[in-house]
Amino acid sequence: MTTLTIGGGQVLTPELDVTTADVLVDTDSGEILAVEDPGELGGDDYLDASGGLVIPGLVNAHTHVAMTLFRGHADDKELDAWLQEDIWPVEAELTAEDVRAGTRLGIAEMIRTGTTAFADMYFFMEEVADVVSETGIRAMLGSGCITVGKDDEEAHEDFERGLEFARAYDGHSQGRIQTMFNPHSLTTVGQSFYEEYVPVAREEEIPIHIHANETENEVDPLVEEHGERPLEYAEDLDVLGEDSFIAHGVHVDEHEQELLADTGTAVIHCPASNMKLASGMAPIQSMLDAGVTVGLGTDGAASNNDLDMFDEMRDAAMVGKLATMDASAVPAEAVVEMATQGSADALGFDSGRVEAGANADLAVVDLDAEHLKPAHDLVSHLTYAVKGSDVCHTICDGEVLMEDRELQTMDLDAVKEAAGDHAEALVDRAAN
Ligand SMILES: CSC[C@H]1O[C@@H](n2cnc3c(O)ncnc32)[C@H](O)[C@@H]1O
Ligand SMILES: [Zn+2]
Repeated sequence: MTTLTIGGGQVLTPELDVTTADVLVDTDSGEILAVEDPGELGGDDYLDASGGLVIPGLVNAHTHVAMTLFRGHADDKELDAWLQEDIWPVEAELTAEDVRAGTRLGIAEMIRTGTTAFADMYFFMEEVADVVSETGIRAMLGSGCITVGKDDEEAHEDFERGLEFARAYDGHSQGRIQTMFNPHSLTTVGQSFYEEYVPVAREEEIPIHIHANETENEVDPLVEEHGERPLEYAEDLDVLGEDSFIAHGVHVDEHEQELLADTGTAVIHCPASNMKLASGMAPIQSMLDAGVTVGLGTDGAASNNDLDMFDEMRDAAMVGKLATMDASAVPAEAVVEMATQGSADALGFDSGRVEAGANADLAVVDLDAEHLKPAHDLVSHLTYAVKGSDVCHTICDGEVLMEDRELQTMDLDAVKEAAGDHAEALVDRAAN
């Protein structure tokens, strides 16, 4: 067994207390072995966390990571126009190499801002899995399935591809990759496809993740067509359950919130995307009160426009108050919980807490910057004041992925250059 001590710093406990302690990690199994008083732990290697706060690595529970290629390509439009006029036309030109380049860029950004795990729904997922494998991050991956605009044969191929990917890659990269089944949404996938494929996913115990209740434009026609609320329809299709999580959940009524809580379905809150696309303000405090598991996600970089979970945490707290006109709603503690344990629970990862037995997925926040002084309350700082650039070390599965702000598994300059080249060529192809 090889061990690493992350020492000399303060540690955020699962109860959200801050204590002075060292963290011992088994770099072979990727587990946290102990959290003890300073100087008590041995360890083959040492990572200096002095002046820093060791926190659970953040879990970005909903994104489309290769959409970094479209950052700034299409802004200031609502969801339907944005997807149909700008995003889907360029996505139609995507190649496997584009997705590889965009994924590398997104993962570099995530590691540099303290994210150690993410859930990704996209195209060319074998490429995404390869990049996850080479960079050392943890991920829940699924190949997105859409039927709208496709003939029956193409739509079936999409679903078969989605299930094949989930079967082939689950447990890949020493267990860092887990897989899911990703019908895109309740309106972009026909009912017969849910009826045909959800039982297969359930039978094979493949988790289900979809976009749901994101905009009124999506909810209203669905209610008209099916005579019930979207999540009632989802419940009829067996889409809800312990092994399911939905992205957005902006327009959910009281009964739908009860359904989420009763079925154990998690919601992934994406506040920046919801604000930018003017989708609405999710009733997060109400869902927390109802007992719903809530995680946090950035959505893709084209609707955000970054993958920095600290930014997302601040947005979650701010919009939570605005939505309720109650400054005590969605407090700092709830937000830290959302970005760590909440997201990890939604994805089924044993991460999100600095505790013996959990995955050694950690980030160290350097507390030296002027915007972090004074330090009355570090949980408040994590939500309201820390920036992604304050992260100095990132560790996933016991492996140091960033040390002293230097990526250890990626050549950042090469990644940025390749992504720029791919993005430019892709947008040109789509325009011609
Ligand atoms: C089938 S792969 C995923 C698909 O989802 C698109 N997408 C990106 N952001 C959103 C969003 O906020 N709501 C719905 N769909 C979104 C992405 O561009 C891919 O086409
Ligand atoms: Zn999304």
